[in-house]
Amino acid sequence: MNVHTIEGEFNGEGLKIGIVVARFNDLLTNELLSGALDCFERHGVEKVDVVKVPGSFEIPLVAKKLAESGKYDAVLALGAVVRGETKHFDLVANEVAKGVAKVSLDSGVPVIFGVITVEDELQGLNRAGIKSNKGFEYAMAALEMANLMEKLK
Ligand SMILES: O=c1[nH]c(NC[C@H](O)[C@H](O)[C@H](O)CO)c([N+](=O)[O-])c(=O)[nH]1
Repeated sequence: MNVHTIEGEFNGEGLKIGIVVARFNDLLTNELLSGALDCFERHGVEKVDVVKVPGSFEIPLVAKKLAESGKYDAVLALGAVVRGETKHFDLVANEVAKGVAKVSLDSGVPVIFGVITVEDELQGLNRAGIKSNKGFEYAMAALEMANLMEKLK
């Protein structure tokens, strides 16, 4: 049986990436952004546009604008939703996830869901640099998906 596996590399050369990052919880989101930019730099990406929005709830609208512009090979959505005392934690988290997925499917451009949803700030810090930087990991997903979409054309 001949099995042909297709997967994306992590080559950033020639790619144009758009990042939408929420300012809410920017102690965490700035670290996610820094990890993502480090990843893109180390994989040869030359052009990254960063758009800042007030909070994660605003991410899908801007992700849609970037994806539909035709200027980007992938869009990375970065945010941090902290339950803490947030009554509408689930609302914000769910709407952002649904919105980002819809933008990706409607536009055909990979939109990576890089919004950490955590119980408290410490959990957030652990994912934004103390134990690992999820921003770097999400950026790797953006590279892989951009390369994969090129192969599937
Ligand atoms: O990105 C976040 N936005 C949050 N709220 C703001 C929201 O994203 C919108 O910016 C706001 O509702 C205005 O539309 C959060 N909390 O409410 O806790 C949160 O934890 N993270």
